[in-house]
Amino acid sequence: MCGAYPPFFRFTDPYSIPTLIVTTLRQNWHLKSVVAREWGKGMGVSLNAHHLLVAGVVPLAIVIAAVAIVRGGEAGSLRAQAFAQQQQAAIDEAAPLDAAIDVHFDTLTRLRSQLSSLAVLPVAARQLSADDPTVNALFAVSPNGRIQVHGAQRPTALQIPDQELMTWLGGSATAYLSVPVQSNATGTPMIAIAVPWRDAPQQAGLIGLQIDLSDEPALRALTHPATHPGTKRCLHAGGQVLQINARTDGSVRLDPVSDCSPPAPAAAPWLDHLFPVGDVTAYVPLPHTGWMLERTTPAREAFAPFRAAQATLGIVALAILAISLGTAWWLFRLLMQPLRELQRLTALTEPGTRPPPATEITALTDAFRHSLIHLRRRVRLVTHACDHATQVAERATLTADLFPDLAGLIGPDRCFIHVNKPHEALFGKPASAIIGRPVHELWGHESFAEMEPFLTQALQGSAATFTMRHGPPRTARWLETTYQPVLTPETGDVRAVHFRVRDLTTERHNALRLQREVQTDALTGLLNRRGFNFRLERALARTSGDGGAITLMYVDLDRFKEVNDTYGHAVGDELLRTFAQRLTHAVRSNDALGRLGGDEFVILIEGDEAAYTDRVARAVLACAQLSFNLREHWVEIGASIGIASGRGGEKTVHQLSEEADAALYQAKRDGKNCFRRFRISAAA
Ligand SMILES: Nc1nc2c(ncn2[C@@H]2O[C@H](COP(=O)(O)OP(=O)(O)OP(=O)(O)O)[C@@H](O)[C@H]2O)c(=O)[nH]1
Repeated sequence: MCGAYPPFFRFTDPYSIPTLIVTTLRQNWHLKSVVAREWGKGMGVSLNAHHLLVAGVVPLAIVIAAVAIVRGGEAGSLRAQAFAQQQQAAIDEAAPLDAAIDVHFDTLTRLRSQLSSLAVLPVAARQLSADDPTVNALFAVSPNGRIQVHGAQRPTALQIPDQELMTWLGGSATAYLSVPVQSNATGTPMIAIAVPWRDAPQQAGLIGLQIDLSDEPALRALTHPATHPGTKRCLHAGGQVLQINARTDGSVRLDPVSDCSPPAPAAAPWLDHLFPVGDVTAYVPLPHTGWMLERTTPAREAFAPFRAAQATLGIVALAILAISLGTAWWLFRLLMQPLRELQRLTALTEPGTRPPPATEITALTDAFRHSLIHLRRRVRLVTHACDHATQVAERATLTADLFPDLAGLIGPDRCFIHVNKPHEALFGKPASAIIGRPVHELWGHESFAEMEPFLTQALQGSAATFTMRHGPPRTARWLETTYQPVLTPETGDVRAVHFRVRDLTTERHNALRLQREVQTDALTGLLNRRGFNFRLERALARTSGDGGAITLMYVDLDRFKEVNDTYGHAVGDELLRTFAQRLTHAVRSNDALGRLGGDEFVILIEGDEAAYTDRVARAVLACAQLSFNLREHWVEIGASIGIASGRGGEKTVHQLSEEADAALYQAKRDGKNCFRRFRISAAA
């Protein structure tokens, strides 16, 4: 912690909050959004970067508006309005005085045209004084400088300096006006006005009026105003400055002053626009006299009419100040929110450690920065793991899809979790239509009943494999299904069952075909020795349980060698094939027929009905005795038959074969073309 200031205000600290915020906001707009969102979350509102922008712009706009109002107030400021008002008041005051002087000039001009000689001057003076009490005296100035003054009421000696007189005389002006002067005798303010006058071509002079300003109504109005008693008025005339003062007796006096000049213009204080304190001075020229009235009104009086406006401006200023302060406080709260959030997040990301208090901002930001680094590292690891898992999943899906067998996952609820492409192909449904559906819905109740025990076994944790036929008989398919439970490593519970279904139909058909080929005699299409023995073994095994009877019949053609020798092997083969065909018509469909080799045939009959076996033996003999038409040769042969019977479990294949062979031998010995049954005595 620093000594003088809290670290929050140390902008030079790269980890201080202002530096972090400013840097972050500058560098990345996205981060601004994140910051805004986090702030908003902390405050329970939805914020974005634009709100931040508004939060920054609104106070700025308020300040700009305030400045504009103040500057606008300056443009039409109270002072300007007060000055205009005072200026108008000064004009209203000065205009009557100027007009009165002008009227006197008119009077004098008229008198000049009527005045025939100076001799009538006293009469004219009395007349004028009677008509106008302000006319104190009528005077005439001769070219030689002699002044005649004829006053009516209070004649006052008019002192006109010689130099000034000579100036008057030498000039060519049409009218003359003195500065206001004060009578030495009465102390009253006076002025003299004069116009050139001639009573003869050689004689020229002036006639003028001495006007008592103390009786001038306009001047009285100036010095006894009804309003603004504190207002000072100065009359500037011919370079002199005279202050017009009203005396207690009602008379007017002109006093030379030294402080009645306009003050040097000074820069108005800033607050003067809202709360003006300076006096207001107006200057008004009098056009007929050339004088100028300076009118200074104290601020208190000048701005009295604008008090209401001042109050309004003050309220507006206070309101702006309050809004600005409120906005500043809100912004401050907004800026401090991340600190609280930092503290909370630090506590979350560093479990077990106590976060520094929010006041220790540098420590807090450091802790948060470290937390963020850890978090970022973890996020990277998790992201990497996610990517890896996604790749593995994609590879697994691809592998499963390329796998020729049906594969997938079934959940504990016996619904599909996943199926591969071959699965989709077999059922003609997309994975999306299969996943989530129960197994029995896809396989049908009949097949499901067959597979259900194995599925239950797998769901209980044991793998199971079984083969079943699926589909109608003509198009049935043989499917080998393996259920493999998928366990949860931590608990060992079965979370799913992986299934794999192999289509064994082709394989099975091939095996059957191979089996048929291996067990079939290529020449006749009957069973060969291997096939027949296999069939005989199965029959013996079958009857060993129930004690059923089996009859074995050996058939050997007579004189077959002669056929070979006479017509050749091909004809012999044809005879063998023809005889085999005839045999198939001589036995039942469930009796087995075979050729053991050469001209030896064999018949297996399940059961030992003598009548039936005799009938078969005779039918076989007939088949052999019937002439064979072989390649346009009629061939006659015969057959000898040996018969042996036994019950299941009594005899072996070998025993039965030997007995049948013995019986056959007996038939041969008895002259051929007959059949004999095996008898033990005979064998012995
Ligand atoms: N055409 C043909 N002849 C065969 C075949 N296998 C064996 N033979 C012949 O069949 C004959 C069988 O001989 P035997 O049974 O002793 O002769 P047989 O004339 O029938 O004698 P008996 O049985 O005493 O009447 C032999 O000449 C064999 O060469 C075969 O696949 N095709």
